[in-house]
Amino acid sequence: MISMAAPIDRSTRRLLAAFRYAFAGIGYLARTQRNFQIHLIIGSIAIALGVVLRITRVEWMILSLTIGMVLAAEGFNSAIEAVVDLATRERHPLAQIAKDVAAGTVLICACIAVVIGIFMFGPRLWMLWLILTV
Ligand SMILES: Nc1ncnc2c1ncn2[C@@H]1O[C@H](COP(=O)(O)OP(=O)(O)OP(=O)(O)O)[C@@H](O)[C@H]1O
Repeated sequence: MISMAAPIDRSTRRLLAAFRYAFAGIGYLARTQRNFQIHLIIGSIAIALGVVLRITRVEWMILSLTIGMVLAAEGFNSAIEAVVDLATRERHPLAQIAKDVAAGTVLICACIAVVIGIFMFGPRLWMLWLILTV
């Protein structure tokens, strides 16, 4: 039988392969990186809270950026850890700096995410608490 599907040109194949590699990277993070999994769960809880508490469109944009920022930082952290481990298994001050700085960057992003979460959900949760308990 003759296939009617249009042949995929080289640049499209390369683009599709790039997406495949990128999704493989996300899959690796989700399967193997415990901190990434924790951030995914927290992000999902924040999204569920956003739905339940009916946050505004601007707040959805801020929440998306916040979750994306933390997940991206965690991804870069894992990538840096892998490159450092590839470069050396010996203890080295520069390897330590690379890993500590990468981990510190994730911590900064996570702290900012907590502050944003408190400002976004805190007043609503407090109101809800008052309504349910008073
Ligand atoms: N090659 C090394 N040389 C010097 N210090 C290192 C080296 N590898 C790791 N360390 C130190 O140990 C810490 C933990 O490193 P490790 O590779 O175990 O990452 P981790 O933060 O535990 O991440 P994960 O749990 O995802 O593996 C680093 O932050 C760094 O201070």
